[in-house]
Order: sequence, then C-alpha cells, then structure tokens
Amino acid sequence: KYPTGKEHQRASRIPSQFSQEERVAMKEALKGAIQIPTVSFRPGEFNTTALAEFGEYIRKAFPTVFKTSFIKHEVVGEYSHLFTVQGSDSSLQPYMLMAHIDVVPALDQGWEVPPFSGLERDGFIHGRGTLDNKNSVMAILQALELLLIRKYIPRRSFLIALGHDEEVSGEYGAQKISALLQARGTQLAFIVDECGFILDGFIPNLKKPFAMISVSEKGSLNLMLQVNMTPGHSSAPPKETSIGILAAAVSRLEQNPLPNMSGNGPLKRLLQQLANEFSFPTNIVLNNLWLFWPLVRRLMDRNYVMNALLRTTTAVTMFNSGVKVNVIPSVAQATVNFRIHPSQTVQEVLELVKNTVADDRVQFHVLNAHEPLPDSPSDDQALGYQLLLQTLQSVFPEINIVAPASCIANTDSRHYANLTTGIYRFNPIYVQPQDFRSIHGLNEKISVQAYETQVKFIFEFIQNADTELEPAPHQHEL
Ligand SMILES: CCCCCCCCCCCCCCCCCC(=O)N[C@@H](Cc1ccccc1)C(=O)O
Ligand SMILES: [Zn+2]
Ligand SMILES: [Zn+2]
Repeated sequence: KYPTGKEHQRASRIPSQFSQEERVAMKEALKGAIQIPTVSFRPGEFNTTALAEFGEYIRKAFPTVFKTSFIKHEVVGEYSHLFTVQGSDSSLQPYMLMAHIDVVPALDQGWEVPPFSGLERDGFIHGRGTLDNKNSVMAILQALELLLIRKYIPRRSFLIALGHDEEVSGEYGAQKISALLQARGTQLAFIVDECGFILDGFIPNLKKPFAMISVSEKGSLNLMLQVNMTPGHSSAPPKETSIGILAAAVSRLEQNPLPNMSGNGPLKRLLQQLANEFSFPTNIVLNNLWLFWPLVRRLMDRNYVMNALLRTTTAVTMFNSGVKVNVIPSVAQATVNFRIHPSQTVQEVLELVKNTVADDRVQFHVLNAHEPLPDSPSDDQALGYQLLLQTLQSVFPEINIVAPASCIANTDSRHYANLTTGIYRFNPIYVQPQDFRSIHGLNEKISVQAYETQVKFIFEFIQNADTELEPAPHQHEL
C-alpha cells in the first residue's frame, strides 16, 4: 500500500549521499552512454543502430527503473523513451523531466580525445554529449534508480521523456510523445528541460556565478533568399550577377542587425542586481543605468552570447550558386537562420528583413518558422520554478542569484507547450564560456564531480516535488 501525507514524506526523506561503489558505477554508466554514437544528421536521418543500442544500454544500466511495478516504460517513434512514474497521490498534478539521447556529429579532428571514447582524464569525462545532453539522460535515470534502490515511493507522479532527434527538430521523438500525451488528455504541472546553466565568467569582471533558468525560448525563421538572372557566357558578363546581387543582400542583413529588444528586460534587471558585485568604475555605471544604458547596450552587442539574448539574430548558414567556371549562373540561393527574440513575431522579422534587403530582384521563401515561446511563470506560485530555486539552494548554497532568461536556441520542450504553461530549461551544472563553446564544438567534457552533483540535484528535486514548498529566502529572484 502506498504511504500518503506530507508527514510521512518528511520522515522518509532520503539523504543524497552515495557510496563509493555507487559513485564509480554512475560515472562508468555515463562513459558507456557517451561511447554509443547516437548521432542525428538530418530530420529523419539518424544512427538507428546506435539509438537501438542505447535503448538496450539503459535497460542494463538501470535495472530497477525497468522492473519497478509503478513505472511504465514505452518506446515512442521507435527510439524515444517515455517513462511514467505513478505517484501515490493522484490528486497531485504530474510533472515531466526531459532530456535527449541524440547528439550532433563529431569528427576526431581537433579533439583532445576521440569524441565517442568517453575517456576519463584529469577528473573529466570527455566526449560528445557529456554536456548536451546525455549527462541529463543518464542523471535523471540514475537519480531515479538510486531512489528506487532506497525504496523511495514518489507521491507526485512524474514522466521522463527522452527524445531521440532533438538535434534535428524533434519531429519523430518529442512531437510523437507530445501527441501521445495529448491524446491521453495529460496535463502537466511543469516541465524541466535543457538550456540553462550555472554561468561562471560570462560577464566580464564579475567573479560571482549565477544560475540562469530559461523561462522562454526564442522563435525561429529559416528564410531562403533567391535571385534569378539570365544565364550566359562569362566572357561578356552583365554588370551584376545573381551571385553579386544575393551577396549584397546578405551583406546588408549582416551589417544591419535586427533591433536590440532589451528595453527593461531581464538582462537589464540582472545587471542592476549585480551592480555592487563589480569594482569601480563598473559598479558606478551599472548603478546608473538610467544614464549609461546606451553605452552598456553597445558593449553587450559586441559579446556574441549577450547579443543573442538581446535581439533576433541573423545567421547566414547556406549559400549556393554556380555550376561551371565560365557560366554566369541563373540562380543564387542563400539560407538565413533567424532566432527570434521573444518580444518579436515571425511576421515582424520578415517585414524588417525585406525592408533591409530592399531589392525587388531578391525573392523570399519561408522554409519553416515558429513563434517564440511565451514566458513561463517565475513568481512565488510557480511550482516548477520554486522547486528549482529550492533545490538550487540546498545543492548549491553558494549560488544566491537566479536569473530568468530566454533560451537562445530551441529545445524539445517547445513541442509540449500545450501540455503546460510552466516550461523551465535548466541543467544544474557550472558552465564557463569555453564549456559553452564546446557544446556542438570541440572537446565537450564534464567533470566527474559535476556529473555526481547533477545526479544529486535530481535526486533532491524529485523528493522536493513530493513535499510542501518552502520559500527560498536568500535567493534573489530577478
Ligand atoms: C548575462 C550573461 C548571459 C550569458 C548567456 C549564456 C547563455 C548560455 C545558455 C546555454 C545554452 C545552451 C544551449 C543548449 C541547448 C541547445 C539546443 C539546440 O541546439 N537545439 C537545436 C534544435 C533544433 C531546432 C530546429 C532544427 C534543428 C535543431 C537548435 O538549433 O536550436
Ligand atoms: Zn541539447
Ligand atoms: Zn545540441
């Protein structure tokens, strides 16, 4: 029989302490996961052998999860996994933890150790997926396994959704899981996914790390620009070619970024909050943003990560034209990927872009687009946000600044927007700028200690979700 009531839950709180044997087993399990090259290439095109192997792997690594009677496991879209952990109190709305199994490709060149070796060196586990996002896949299942071994019975039901094609838009994984849950009429209290970290060293001269929880996510517009001209012999070229016209259009887009939308947004509030953490003269500048805001905005524009938080970004990602050295090409095409700031819409961006290009010879074709995700609540009543604050406070007592922000990329969680209004994107890991560059880049790695702490965080979080919320007094909510 299930225990019920908060008194019981408090009494049965399980400390997040793991034996030496468990700690070795958990890092070895992560290494094994990294060694399976679950690469996504294009929508619908992924390493299916590796994805199938991964499915077998988690069954072996987490036997208790798979044999527990109150946990239902389903494979969705052939390689994605959905776990439903039935809690003892059906009056509590369930929540969902998310992560993705797939990774972006990685060639050996440029890596200190082969990207799919999962080698441990100097206290770090190296490889593709160690930060994005097999760490979360494994940490969620690992925390649950350890809780189950300790006979923990959750009070609030929760789901675990592990997509297999997040890196190529989630069409066959997250979208299918979402459709399944919608068909079942599931409504969720909140979701926790990737795209937020404890940021260390991202703001020049600021020594203090802070947690960034993404409460929204940028929209996206993939726009193909095309110029058609009459083809001909290169020995007598026209004054302008399709390539030249298109190159000029693309250059105008790069030279004229979309407007800075910071206004009185969260980044400005964060800087005001942090003002006294800086030494002179930055402290004076940040304490007087009414005067210095234009200067600060210009400085932030120059930082590529901050720039991405402040505006809709413009990235020319593909450019194709020409077939032969002596043929004037008839067609030139360029694809531009815009990441839309939460206070703009697809339509607004499209109009601004057309005005900037201002050339009737350039045609615009929307390849695909979606609007930014709305802000999830981050007030006192927002259960998911408050649980993250509470868990941060106990696992990272040194962190006393938590900033709600928007995710500059996209995550699988956007496919679940009609199941909940509370989508929080946060991984409890310290990240420095060089770690950030390793995500989709070279030498991605996680320290063994950071991974253990991530497991501990989830272990605590699941238990916090079963207890009455307590306020987190020493944290500044921005
Ligand atoms: C005040 C200082 C601020 C410093 C800000 C630092 C920001 C750090 C945020 C960390 C972001 C980490 C990103 C992880 C999630 C990336 C997910 C991703 O790459 N998704 C793909 C999904 C996709 C979508 C559509 C087609 C294909 C793939 C993406 O491209 O967005
Ligand atoms: Zn990811
Ligand atoms: Zn990624």
